[in-house]
Amino acid sequence: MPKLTLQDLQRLPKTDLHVHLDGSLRIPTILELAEQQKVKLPADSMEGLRPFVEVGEDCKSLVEYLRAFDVTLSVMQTYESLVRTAFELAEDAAKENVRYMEVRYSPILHQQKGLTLHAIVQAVLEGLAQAERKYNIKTGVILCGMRHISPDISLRLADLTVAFKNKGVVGFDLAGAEENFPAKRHKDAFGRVLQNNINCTLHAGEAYGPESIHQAIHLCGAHRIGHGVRLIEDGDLLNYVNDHRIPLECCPSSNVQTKAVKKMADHPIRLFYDLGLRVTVNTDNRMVTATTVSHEFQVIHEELNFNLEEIKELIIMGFKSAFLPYALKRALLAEVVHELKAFKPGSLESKREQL
Ligand SMILES: O=c1[nH]cnc2c1ncn2[C@H]1C[C@H](O)[C@@H](CO)O1
Ligand SMILES: [Zn+2]
Repeated sequence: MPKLTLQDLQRLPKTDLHVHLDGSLRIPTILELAEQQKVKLPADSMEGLRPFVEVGEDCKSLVEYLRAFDVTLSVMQTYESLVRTAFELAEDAAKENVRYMEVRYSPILHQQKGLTLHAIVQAVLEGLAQAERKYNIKTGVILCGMRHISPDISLRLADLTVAFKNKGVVGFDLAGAEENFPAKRHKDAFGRVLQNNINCTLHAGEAYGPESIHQAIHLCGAHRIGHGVRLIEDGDLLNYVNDHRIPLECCPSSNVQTKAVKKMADHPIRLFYDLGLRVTVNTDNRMVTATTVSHEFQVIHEELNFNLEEIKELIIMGFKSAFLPYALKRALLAEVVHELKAFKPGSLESKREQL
């Protein structure tokens, strides 16, 4: 089986179902926004700022990983900055042929300069809509409650999700430090979202054990699980997740950085896939993790031996797991399956030479 190149993986149509807006900026944009807004950054050059916003392999935990967001959030407090960063994220994704992306963030973290929660959602939807008009990409938004912030705030964010249902917001999530901040505290917010027939996903089993995944599914009604790495520790729950086709949003490189796994070779995505679970491949944070969807596929191709046929299947599972209405999902899936069938590896240059 010949090795797939990064260009091959970039050409494949893909999804990104787990990507944080506030972890996926371009470094030059942070510098420009800081200058415009007179915000003080820890450094004022690309190379100076990089270690503060890209965590690298030396990162020791999720809590350390999350420090990068103090920097990004400092320049994401205006309407214009949210439009711009949302547009640029979708542009970057479209350029590697991501055809469907669900962008997540927590509006409560963008109120330092007094923006209303509605304006914060509107701004991101505006940026994404601009990109949809320019590129071949569809997007949706997932709003995040934060584990360490009060359940009352999660409830307000759940109400915000309901207010924007069918207007671009497609789901609700719970993010942030996992250890010591159980999901069950936020179950009323998930109840609110579920009662309104809205999809939800929770970060779980990333920095805490399978009990956290159990709570996410059975107390909060998760339709998908963010990461879910530690599902490997509970075979019974794993069977349940498999039987109910609950998708896992795997983010391999991020998991190595937060030490959810020790090294890539240990990542359970290979085992999950072999056992038939519905697994999807995602970036988590394009800037903080310094990755792209194509790069994540390259890593699992090279280090976990996923071949082209398996990668195609992972891609299809990504589209199947989208929080899209069924009719739209079927149409998108049909288009993608057709492209995947016709796909042949090999660079465009070598193809042109053959002609
Ligand atoms: O991988 C993650 N796990 C838990 N929380 C995360 C992760 N990546 C980003 N976040 C947090 C930091 C952001 O400020 C917040 C909303 O996007 O979500
Ligand atoms: Zn995440």
